[in-house]
Amino acid sequence: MVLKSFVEVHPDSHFPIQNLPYGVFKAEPGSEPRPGVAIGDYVLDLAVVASAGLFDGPNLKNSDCFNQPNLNKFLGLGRPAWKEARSTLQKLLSADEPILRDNSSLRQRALLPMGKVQMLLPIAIGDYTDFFASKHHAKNCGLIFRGPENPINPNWFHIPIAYHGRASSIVISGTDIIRPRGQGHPTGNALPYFGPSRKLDFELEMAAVVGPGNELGKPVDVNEAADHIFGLVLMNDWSARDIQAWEYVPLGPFLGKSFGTTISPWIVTLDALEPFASDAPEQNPPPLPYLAEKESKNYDISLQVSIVPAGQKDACIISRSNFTHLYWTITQQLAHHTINGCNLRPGDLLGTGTISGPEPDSYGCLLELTWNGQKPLSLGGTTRTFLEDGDEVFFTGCCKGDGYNVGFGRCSGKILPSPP
Ligand SMILES: O=C(O)/C=C/C(=O)CC(=O)CC(=O)O
Ligand SMILES: [Ca+2]
Ligand SMILES: [Mg+2]
Repeated sequence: MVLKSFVEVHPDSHFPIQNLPYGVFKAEPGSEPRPGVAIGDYVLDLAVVASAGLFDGPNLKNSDCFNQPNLNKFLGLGRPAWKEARSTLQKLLSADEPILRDNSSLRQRALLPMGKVQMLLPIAIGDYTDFFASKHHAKNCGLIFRGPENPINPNWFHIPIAYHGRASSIVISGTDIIRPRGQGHPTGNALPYFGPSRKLDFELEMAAVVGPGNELGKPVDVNEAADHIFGLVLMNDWSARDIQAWEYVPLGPFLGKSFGTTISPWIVTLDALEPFASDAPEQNPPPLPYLAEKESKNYDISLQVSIVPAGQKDACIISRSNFTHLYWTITQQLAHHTINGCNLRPGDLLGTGTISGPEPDSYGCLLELTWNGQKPLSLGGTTRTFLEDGDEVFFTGCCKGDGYNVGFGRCSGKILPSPP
């Protein structure tokens, strides 16, 4: 028997009772932001649930973690509190549980139509790191940026490569992205140009939201790393390829990626994703012992990228990929991040890196899909090499269960012109 809620949930919905992802919303423009959980087309207000005394387990009974403008405090409580919240909420929302179902005044206060609320960044993000964990993406970028000699640098097979990103410019889905200006890569002997980026791109990624984190100087064991990951969001690491190609030698991405990064509003927990876990790819050469996991997991999450070209109404799907294409797992990424003693804190964000698959229609960015602009894509009667002003890009992610989905909703952004 599939678990069912008394809240009506369409079979195609991303948010049945099996999911229960966490976000932060404002009920009205002037009201305080507060945490909620998605159920069908509704948001369950967790501050209302808490003040009704319905979180009655040992971890959450006297906690004010849901009377907060973000989820950081709840994330810091760790897996026992997360499990308790999930089982309390699954019971509260289930079809045969009368407490909320049969109390119309409480129901009206607690369940708000999703279409009427404004979603906000669910976490205060102190630090953001972006990994480079798809072998297909690493290879394609190597071929395009560095040539066929050694497309994947040998270190890539031994360490989860990453760069430190910029947390201040992470925005919630639906926020417009202003085309960055900067120095573009010169061709031949020319000088670099300055102006609006001519090679604006998206990157299809997901990101892990860090839970309790670790003390400075005390690394997290790879086999305990899952207890430090609350859940996943969709992420678009917008990238200006002309700025990036010129600036990245020798220190890596800087202004080519720090002008904006978009995340989806709902954090899907690892507990909700567990039924979709699959074995991660075999790693050859085997990783060093500190990265060797007893169990090495990915999740079967179908990912799609669509573009609504400027001035058009209809979306064109331009890529279909899957989270299972990651070579380095999110737990290896987290353990590696802390191995030198670096501390992670609740709400930190670890991007997976662009999730490209092996087939050209599963590549996760335009750099790969158009091979650095050499092969334009046709969409909706027009073509694209890189993004144009007015283009909207959106990602979706979804796991298909038996009679239900566990989905991420959308991660979208529209390109606005550079300032004059
Ligand atoms: O190979 C390079 O020089 C650069 C690669 C990227 O731009 C990708 C990056 O941000 C990491 C990732 O998304 O996988
Ligand atoms: Ca990236
Ligand atoms: Mg970025």
